Amino acid sequence: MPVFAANLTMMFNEWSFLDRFDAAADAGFSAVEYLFPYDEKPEAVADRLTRNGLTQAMFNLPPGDWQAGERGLAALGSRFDDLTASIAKGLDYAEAVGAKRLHLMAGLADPRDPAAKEAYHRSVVYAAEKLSERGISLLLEPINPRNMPGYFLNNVDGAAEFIANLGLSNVKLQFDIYHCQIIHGDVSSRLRKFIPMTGHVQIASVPSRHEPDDEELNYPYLFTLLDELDYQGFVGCEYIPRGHTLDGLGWFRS
Ligand SMILES: O=C(O)[C@@H](O)C(=O)CO
Ligand SMILES: [Mg+2]
Repeated sequence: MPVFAANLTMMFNEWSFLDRFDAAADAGFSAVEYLFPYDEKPEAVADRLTRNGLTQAMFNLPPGDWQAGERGLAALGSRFDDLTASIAKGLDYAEAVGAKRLHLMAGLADPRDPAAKEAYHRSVVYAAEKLSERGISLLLEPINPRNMPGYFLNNVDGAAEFIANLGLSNVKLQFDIYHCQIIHGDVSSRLRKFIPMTGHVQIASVPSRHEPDDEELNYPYLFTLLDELDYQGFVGCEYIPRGHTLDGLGWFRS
């Protein structure tokens, strides 16, 4: 069975952010992930991880001004200086919490625009080098256009091709099964094809993005497939509980 990481941005919202670490550990998780830790001090996050014996599976590098609608800076050529600063900040947190994977969000830009493509390439190469100096993998995640309209990296096959062409050993695919099902379908054949370049997997039911125990996808089958494919990374539980987080953990316990 894969190692599951509770997503503390979506799950355990009944608790304050720092208390979610305790709640996840009490519920049986050995690892956690979240979008952004930047409202807390790195030492405070590290303390919760240590106290609870939790591993930090991954988190996202700062995405620009999220409240103002930004969804990453990598494809925005005019924001390269902000991007370099955001990588430095993310690396400070990664060092404090011992994270070995960081997700770089692409931003809102037309994927056919040559200037956006060039900016994205430059940003990814820059980030990959900075992260490799610390032994950290850089994750790139295709996101479906229904949840994030206008997002640059909106196609799993295209992202995989980009990573393969780049040929940098620490650049990996963040394979969010929820997004893949909405964008393309045919999830299991894509897992078979792309697992060697996958650094992180995420799950949720489709289409509701609730617990991975119902609706379009057969998760028990996909978990067995991940084992068959010898996937060694974490599986992030990036779903919005239907009710109380603890009441929705039947799939996890079984
Ligand atoms: O799937 C998602 O939405 C996340 O993994 C993310 O990083 C951006 O929201
Ligand atoms: Mg995701």
